[in-house]
Amino acid sequence: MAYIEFNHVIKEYPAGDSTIRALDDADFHIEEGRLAIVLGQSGAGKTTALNILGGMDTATQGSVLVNGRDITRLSHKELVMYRRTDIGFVFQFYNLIPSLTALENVELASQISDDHLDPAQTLGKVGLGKRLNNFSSQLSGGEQQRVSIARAIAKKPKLLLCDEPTGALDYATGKQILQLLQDVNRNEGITVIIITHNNAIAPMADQVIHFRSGKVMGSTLNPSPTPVADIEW
Ligand SMILES: Nc1ncnc2c1ncn2[C@@H]1O[C@H](COP(=O)(O)OP(=O)(O)OP(=O)(O)O)[C@@H](O)[C@H]1O
Repeated sequence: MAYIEFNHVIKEYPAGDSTIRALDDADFHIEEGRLAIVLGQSGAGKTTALNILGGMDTATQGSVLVNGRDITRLSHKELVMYRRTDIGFVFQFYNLIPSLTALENVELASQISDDHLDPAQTLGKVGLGKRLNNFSSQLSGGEQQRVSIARAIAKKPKLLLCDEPTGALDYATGKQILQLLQDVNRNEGITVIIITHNNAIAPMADQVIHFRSGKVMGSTLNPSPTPVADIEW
């Protein structure tokens, strides 16, 4: 059994008298410890799939197993614990609390999980050891994204879900963030899933999953991923 089993998932949203089918029998599996990239055009269902995997949305039909547990069958309380302890999220816009320092932003998220890393050390890991006391307005976009990655990994998640993590960053900064995510995957052993529109970064992944019109059109394994530093686009 794979670590993640996204089995024939259908997701429909009500839209007036009809429904929008965001996922249409979407099916993919990911082994533990992999870095997977999810590609697909706008509206293909990528974010919907990630939100269901992260326990932020629910499937209309199908099952979603994470480490053998069907998260579509969890109670509300179990889902809250799943989001708190098992999942780290990184979004395109960093969603830091502006009135808190970098350290306080990471501390706040760490506190909701009993078993967490030291917030200051985690900020050191992402290269911000000297910026602990800066507010987000005093940090560049890339630095703010590093804080959001530190916030996500300080909870010691088993799975890190990243939705367009470089969408708001320039080329060089985006590349550094992707390198950091590849390092987190390799060094911490966290399974990482990255949604992107940028097909060129596919070689950095162990697995590439293609979405189209709510379906998974293909899932390919890459036995020798390329370090991000060696990829140009
Ligand atoms: N909460 C919602 N209510 C209604 N429709 C929704 C909702 N969330 C998503 N959809 C619809 O489901 C479809 C898939 O959306 P989704 O955001 O998953 O696509 P995506 O591949 O992530 O696109 P993008 O790359 O633009 O973010 C779209 O048609 C979208 O409008």
